[in-house]
Amino acid sequence: MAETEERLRRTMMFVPGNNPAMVKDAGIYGADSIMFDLEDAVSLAEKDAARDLVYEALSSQDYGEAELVVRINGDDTPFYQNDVRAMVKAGIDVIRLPKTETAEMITSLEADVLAAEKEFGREVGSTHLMAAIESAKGVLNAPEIAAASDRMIGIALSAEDYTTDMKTHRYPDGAELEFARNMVLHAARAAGIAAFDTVFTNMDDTDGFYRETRYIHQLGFDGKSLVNPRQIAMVNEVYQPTQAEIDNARNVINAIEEARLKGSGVISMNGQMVDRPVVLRAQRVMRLAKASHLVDEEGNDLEK
Ligand SMILES: CC(=O)SCCNC(=O)CCNC(=O)[C@H](O)C(C)(C)COP(=O)(O)OP(=O)(O)OC[C@H]1O[C@@H](n2cnc3c(N)ncnc32)[C@H](O)[C@@H]1OP(=O)(O)O
Ligand SMILES: O=C([O-])CC(=O)C(=O)O
Ligand SMILES: [Mg+2]
Repeated sequence: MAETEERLRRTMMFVPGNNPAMVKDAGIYGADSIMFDLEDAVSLAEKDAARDLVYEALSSQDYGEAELVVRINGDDTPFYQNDVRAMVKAGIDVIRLPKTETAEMITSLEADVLAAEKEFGREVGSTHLMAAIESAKGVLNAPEIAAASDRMIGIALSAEDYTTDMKTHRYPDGAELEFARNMVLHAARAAGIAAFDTVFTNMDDTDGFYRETRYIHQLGFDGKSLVNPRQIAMVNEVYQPTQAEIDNARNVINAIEEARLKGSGVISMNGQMVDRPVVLRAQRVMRLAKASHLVDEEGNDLEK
C-alpha cells in the first residue's frame, strides 16, 4: 500500500531475523506491520545467515495484508550495504534505519536504496523508509530526520538505547522518556508521517504494558514497536474506539455528506460546529473501528 497516512500502524512486531520458526509464522498473529530484525536481535556471527533467511522468506512466504519492514544494520557496520541491496531486491515495503542521528543518514540511505532499486529493476520510489531515534542527538534532530525524504513513512523512539545514551534506565512511570516521546511525536506530525512508541520488554508485566499503551495512545502515537505476539491484542484493544465514539463519528460523516450534497461545507450537529478537523478525526475513528471488526466496510455496526 503506497498511501502513508491512511494505513493503520498500531502494531509493528520485531521478528528476530535469525529465527526460522518465528520468521515463517510471523504472519499468523495479525500485526499491522511485521519488522524482521537484522540488527540487535542477531549476533555478529549470524548476520549473513539472517539476511539470507529473511530474503528467502520475503521471496517465498505470503504475509497477507501486513506491511513488511526490515530493521537493517547501521551504516557504520560492514553489513549495511548488503542489507540494503538484499532487502530492496526482495521488494521490502519499508527499511528501518536504527540509531538515526542526522537527516544526512536518511538522505544517504535514500541514495543507496535508489541505486538498488535501479540495479534490481524495482520500481523507483517503491521502497519506503523509517528511522529509529535512539540517542539524545537523534531526538534533537528528529524534526529534520522526519522531513529528510519523501520516502519516510514514520519515526520510532527506541528507548532501550536512548535511556542508555541518557545515562538512565527505564522506570515504570516513563518520566525519563517524556521529552523524547514528545519530540518524536511532534517531529512526525510536523512532517506528516507516523510516530511509533518504543518496545516494552517485560512480558510478565501486563498491567505496565496496558498503562504505557494507554499513555502513548492518549499522546497521539500511531502505535508501538512490539517484541511479542501477545502484545498485539492488547494494543488493538487500547486503540479500539468506544461505541459512543463510533456513533458520533458516523453522525459526523453522514452530516458532512448531506451538507456536501446540499453544496455547503460547514454544518452544525447538535449545536456543535462540524469542520475539517472534526471530520478527519471521525474518519480515523471509523478506520480504527473497521480494523477492530466493530463495523463493516460501509461503516454499519457488526454483531458482537
Ligand atoms: C531493544 C531491541 O532491540 S528489541 C528488538 C529485538 N528483540 C527481538 O526481536 C525479540 C523478539 N521477541 C522474542 O524473541 C520473544 O518474544 C521473547 C524472547 C521476548 C520471548 O519468547 P517466548 O517466551 O518464547 O515467547 P512466547 O512464549 O510468548 O512465544 C509464543 C509463541 O510466539 C512466538 N513468538 C514469540 N515472539 C515472537 C516474535 N517476536 N515474532 C514471531 N514469533 C514470536 C514463539 O516462537 C512461540 O511460538 P510457538 O507457540 O509456535 O512455539
Ligand atoms: O526500537 C525499539 O523500540 C527497540 C530498540 O532498538 C531500543 O529500544 O533500543
Ligand atoms: Mg536499539
